[in-house]
Parts: sequence; C-alpha cells; structure tokens
Amino acid sequence: MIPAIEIREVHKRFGSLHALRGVDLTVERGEFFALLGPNGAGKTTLINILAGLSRATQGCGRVMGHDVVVDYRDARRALGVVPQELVYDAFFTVREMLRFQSGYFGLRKNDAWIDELLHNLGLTDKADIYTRLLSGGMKRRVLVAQALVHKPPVIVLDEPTAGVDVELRQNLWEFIRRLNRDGHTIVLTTHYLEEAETLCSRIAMLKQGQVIALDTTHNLLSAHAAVQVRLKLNPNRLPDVLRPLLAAEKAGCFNLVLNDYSGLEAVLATLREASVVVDVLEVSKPDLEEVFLRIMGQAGKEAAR
Ligand SMILES: Nc1ncnc2c1ncn2[C@@H]1O[C@H](COP(=O)(O)OP(=O)(O)OP(=O)(O)O)[C@@H](O)[C@H]1O
Repeated sequence: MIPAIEIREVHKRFGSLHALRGVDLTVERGEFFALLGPNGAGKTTLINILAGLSRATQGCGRVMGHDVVVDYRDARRALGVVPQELVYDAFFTVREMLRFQSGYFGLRKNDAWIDELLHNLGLTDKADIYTRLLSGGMKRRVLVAQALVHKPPVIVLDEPTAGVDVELRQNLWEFIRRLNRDGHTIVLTTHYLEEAETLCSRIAMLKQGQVIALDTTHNLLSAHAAVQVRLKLNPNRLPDVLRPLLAAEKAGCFNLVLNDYSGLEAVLATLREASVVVDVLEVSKPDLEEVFLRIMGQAGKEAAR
C-alpha cells in the first residue's frame, strides 16, 4: 500500500544554514505519528515542504503517493495542515472563511461538514463572528477547522495546542482520535511530550535537521527503561557500594538509577546489611520527556566527539 507520507533524503538550505540534512521518513496510512524536536530542529520546515509552501534543496516528498512538487495539486488536496502561526483573514466570519476554503478545493455543498467541524471544535456560536474578533485559542480552533474542511486523508498538526485551554485540548484530541479511527493519518508536532506519549504510536525525533530516533512509542520508552528510585535514609548516608547508582542528591534524598526492577532487591539488601533504615521509597519509570532529553543529550555528546 502507498504510504501516507514519504520523505526521501530531504535537504533544505537557507543560505549558509543547513536546516534539513538528509531526512528520510515514511508514515504509513492510519498511523498517529509524532514529529518531535527542540526549537529550530526543522519540524516546520519539513511540514512546509510537504505542504508545498517551501521547496527542498535536494530530495523529494510524497503525500499519498503524489510528489509535492511535480503533482502539487493532488498532494495538497490529500493534506490538511494546521499551521503553528496564527494566520487568518480578518474580514471574513468563521463560516465565510470555511466556505471560501471549501471553494478553494472545489467543494460547493460542504455546509453539513462545516457544521460538524464547528460543533466538534466548540465554534458553533462563533460561526458568524469575524475571525479577527476571536481570542487566540479560538483562532487556533478555526485553523484546525480550516485544515479539515476538505476531509484530507492526511492531517498534519504543527503544535495545535499551543495557547489552547485544557477543555478544548481534550475535545480537540478526542476529535482527532476519532478522525484517526476513521482512517485518517495524523502527524503531530508538539512540545507537550505527554500528549505525544498518550496519542502517538510512533515517534521520530529530529535534532539539527536530522532524524536521531525513530521507533514506536513503546520501544522508545522501554529502550530507556531505567528505573528511578528516590530514597530517604536514616541515617542519611548512602553505603559506598551503592554510590555508582547515584544520579542525584536532592532535598535530603538519594536518587538512584537501576537498569530494571530486579536491581531494587539488591539495593534494599545492601541497606539492610548496613543497618540503614528506609524512610521514603519511591520508584518510577521515565516518561517520554525524560527519554527525549536523554536522546537529545546523547546525540549532543556524540556530535561533540
Ligand atoms: N525562511 C527561513 N529563512 C531562513 N531560515 C529559516 C527559515 N525558516 C526556518 N529557518 C531556520 O531553519 C531552522 C529550522 O526551523 P524550523 O522552524 O523548521 O524549526 P522547528 O523544529 O519547527 O522549531 P520550533 O519548535 O521552534 O517551531 C531554524 O534555524 C530556523 O531559524
């Protein structure tokens, strides 16, 4: 089956800045995929290339099999992009803008879908208001509606929840999840890593224009599955033999990192032998945010070598 998105050896240069350095990515149909990376990693540049807003210096991109340059119109029709920046036309009402956008894609009788979008995005009572009069969060909802107006099979959301309140965030994800269940492919960039962790089944991490990690969310989390243990001890002294496990000492507690849960038994036995009493014991697994920081840190160290 033709993938939803294919990116082959894409480079992008802005003058002397090499913003994308040979990015290769395939997103299969029906995936809920996250594109993560620190500020300036190249996420928006990659999305702009897919949306035909910017041209790759080298390499090619395809959306549902359509080349984003050679077959621009079909590629664009297959894609709905929620941009990061709040761009809107100040002199249209929300409904007029969605009708206008439908016309752009050659859709005349689109009101039923427009009404459904307005309802799902909590915009029904704003339909006849000029977009310039909406709050920032409301404008972002309109951008989501605009991206979905032609029911594209592939939806790319570039930080859609920045500046959006908790309630809409939940409604929005519920709606996007539904679209994904209905077969739409979703690609998400976000700096809220807990959102990516709960929603996305596969993740690519970008750093300085290169993909430095690409795997399922499950594999990324389990590959960095070190167990973290926070201990408050009485007396407040860590036996020397446990020192190599010490990651940090904070607020009178020792934070140890173990490879897996089986290491915990040995730690407790050592403490018992040393007649040290455990006052507090907390065990936790790293979340995607910690895994992300670790992967970014490792890539930084390797680059410095
Ligand atoms: N039109 C442009 N002209 C020159 N440089 C650009 C242009 N667009 C992007 N860049 C540069 O390319 C690099 C990648 O930027 P990009 O916006 O793709 O990053 P990003 O991963 O989306 O970051 P963020 O998380 O901050 O949105 C940055 O160094 C940025 O300054």
